[in-house]
Amino acid sequence: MSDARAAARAVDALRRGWPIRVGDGGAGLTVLAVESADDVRLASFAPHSLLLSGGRAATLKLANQRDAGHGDAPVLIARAPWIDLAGAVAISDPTLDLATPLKGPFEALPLVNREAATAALELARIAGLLPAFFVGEAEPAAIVTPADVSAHEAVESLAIVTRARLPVAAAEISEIVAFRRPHDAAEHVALIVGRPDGTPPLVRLHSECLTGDVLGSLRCDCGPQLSGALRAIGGAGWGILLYLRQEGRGIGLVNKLRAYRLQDQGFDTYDANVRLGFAMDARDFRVAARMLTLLGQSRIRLLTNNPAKVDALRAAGIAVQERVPLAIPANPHNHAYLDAKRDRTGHQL
Ligand SMILES: Nc1nc2c(ncn2[C@@H]2O[C@H](COP(=O)(O)OP(=O)(O)OP(=O)(O)O)[C@@H](O)[C@H]2O)c(=O)[nH]1
Ligand SMILES: [Zn+2]
Repeated sequence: MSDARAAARAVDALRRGWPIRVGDGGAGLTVLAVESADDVRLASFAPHSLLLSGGRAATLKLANQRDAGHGDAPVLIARAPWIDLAGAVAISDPTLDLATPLKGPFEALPLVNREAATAALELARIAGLLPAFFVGEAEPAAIVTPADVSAHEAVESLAIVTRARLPVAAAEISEIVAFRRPHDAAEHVALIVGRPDGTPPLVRLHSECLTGDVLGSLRCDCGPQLSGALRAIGGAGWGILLYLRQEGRGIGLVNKLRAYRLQDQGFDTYDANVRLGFAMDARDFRVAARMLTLLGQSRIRLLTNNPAKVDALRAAGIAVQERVPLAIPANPHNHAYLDAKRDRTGHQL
């Protein structure tokens, strides 16, 4: 039986710098996140190897040491004597590459427990940590299976918790609805604007962006997209804005800021994600589909330029009857970001 709470406990343990065991018996790995380790914990953990993401391994030129045919699979390397905590951090964090350009030599080891390794990297993403681990033998603070990690990400347990009237600047007649999963700290919300009139609602999926939504960052288009979407939905008479707690396209605030540092070194927004060891877009739009279903809306018009959002909602059973573009004028700070969205992931206007 899979247990989402076991995965939640593992996420907490990783954030607190405690070792966890991922997987059963011989197919398991005991890991300590490099980012939350310190010298004392490391000394008692006595790791024999390091687990890295495929994206990071590619940057470290470990590709030639890996099994052929496993493109972005995780990579295990031996812990050579030079790999102390600072050495491991330098191996794990691509934003430090300019400061410590020369690292190695590395020795890639066979990775027999790929499923456990992949689940560990997914837990790091959920925890908002760099996807890099010491691997060793120690009493784990949490034990988790890959199935538990999948259960943590499943959307069936997402439920409406409460709702309230919420007049907003863009629409005085609005209601906010809050959603939770029992095991998950993330609280997603929907703003229902206007009153249902029998037509499919105009819907916007907005992924959290602290820098853009709150601070007015000019690096992205999130702030103007949020206000533009609310205006458009208000103007349409009725619709729904889903505010999804998927900061940084699902990699978390801190990792997004790391991606910004990499973009300042010349990598585009997608390559930055991959170099950190994540997917180009790590969001899960099944959450949005579940929210719409709970709100009784299975037919919608979707405000987006991103064809992947349309595909993901359709795959999750939502009938997207129309894609409505949401164009925001570029500024000198975000034009390269907007170009990357168009050229690399087919964003359309
Ligand atoms: N990892 C990462 N996330 C970013 C970056 N810039 C913005 N984001 C995040 O991207 C998300 C915003 O994406 P959306 O506004 O949904 O945009 P989109 O997927 O491009 O699609 P549409 O706006 O619907 O066309 C937010 O979670 C931001 O925090 C970046 O450079 N790196
Ligand atoms: Zn943003």
